[in-house]
Amino acid sequence: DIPVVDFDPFSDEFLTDPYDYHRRMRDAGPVVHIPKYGILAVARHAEVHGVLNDWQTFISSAGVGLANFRTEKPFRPPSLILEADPPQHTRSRTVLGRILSPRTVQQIRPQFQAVAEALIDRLLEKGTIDGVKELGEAYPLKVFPDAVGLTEDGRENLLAYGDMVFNAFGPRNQLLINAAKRVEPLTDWIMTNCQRQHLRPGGFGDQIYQAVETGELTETEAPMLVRSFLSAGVDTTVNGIGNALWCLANHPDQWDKLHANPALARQAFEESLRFEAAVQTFFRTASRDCELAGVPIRSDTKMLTFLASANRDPRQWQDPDVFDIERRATGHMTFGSGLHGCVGQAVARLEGELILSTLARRVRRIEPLGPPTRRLNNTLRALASLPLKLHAA
Ligand code: HEM
Ligand SMILES: O=C(O)c1ccc(C2CC2)cc1
Repeated sequence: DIPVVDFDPFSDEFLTDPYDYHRRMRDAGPVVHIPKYGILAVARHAEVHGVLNDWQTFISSAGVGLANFRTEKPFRPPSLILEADPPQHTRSRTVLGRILSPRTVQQIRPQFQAVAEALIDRLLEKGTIDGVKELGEAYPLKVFPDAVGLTEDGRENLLAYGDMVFNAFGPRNQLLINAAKRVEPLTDWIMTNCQRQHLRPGGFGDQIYQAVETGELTETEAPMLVRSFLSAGVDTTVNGIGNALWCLANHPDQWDKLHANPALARQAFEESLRFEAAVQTFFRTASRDCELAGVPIRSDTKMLTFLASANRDPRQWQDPDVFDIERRATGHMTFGSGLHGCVGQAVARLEGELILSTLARRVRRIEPLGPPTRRLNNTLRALASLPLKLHAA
């Protein structure tokens, strides 16, 4: 029967350093049982890809966290895109996909570039910085809410809100309890800022309301989809950029390659997404009795997909534990895959590319100034601080 790997994938110990546990699961079999939560898990690239691409068998509408929406009250009203299946998902995805299109990305590139250059020039003056607070957080908190059309004041609330959203995909452990307490006073601020009158005309948020005028969305669906942008669009890129800085500071030979050829920035960001995935896991729920890799699965079983483990599966990658910015890293699972694959990935890649290419041109060396501190989260791989010294080129 199904191999058992008995550990807690939401413990501080696992979240601090998951990689040996990933290896244990991959070696145990294509599908493993984690008794602590009564769930099944997939940690190899083939099965993670397989589960995420079979959206009829492994559905999202019962929740993409541990909680099964069929048997317990969701933490907040379910997302109309992430926690939805077709046909509801299709309408939401069509609208958000059009707003976050490659054409939109070309339009926002000059503004995102200008902010990256101004920010990095300021940080170079300082020399010694916290790569998380002053770069990883500061940049997405400026460019993305601007693009959505949010007012300036209160934006830091998006960090605490995202931290709660990603903790809520896990069990009600201490991480989630603390995050929920911190976010309580902010929930009104979030929902208020999803209303059309608080969104700049023409911004991403307002464009969602324009879809109400065309009849693609209802009045009540629009603020919920703005909430999706605010939930997914900041904490993810904050840690995508933070983890990329950490990878490059820890691999000076890779930094030297990037500094010598800033055009490698896009590839370097992609490799850091693979190597140190900002989003580590997601759940699905079996919609019927089925089978995966010859393993029988009962309907209503929660399936945990270890995206970060698939990214380091030697069955898929050559030297997976080597950070190599010249590798073709596409095919990683950090943006998910299939029907729910990240609808914001073009914006995420733009932010990562612009930060890394601007740094590559202006900075000769990124010197780690002491150990980073980690911010544990049930789903995100995140640093709380990253002391760095930027040496000007
Ligand atoms: C490095 C940055 C990012 C990472 C690692 C990331 C990761 C992911 C992943 C893994 C999924 C799939 C979830 C699932 O399969 O259940 C996803 C979906 C999604 N992402 Fe991203 N994301 C990032 C940035 C963004 C940005 C900037 C936005 C902008 C709004 C965004 C919006 C969304 C939305 C709305 C979904 C749901 C799509 C659907 O269910 O069809 N993400 N993202
Ligand atoms: O629709 C949402 O609220 C939503 C929340 C979190 C995400 C994660 C995967 C990036 C995506 C969507």
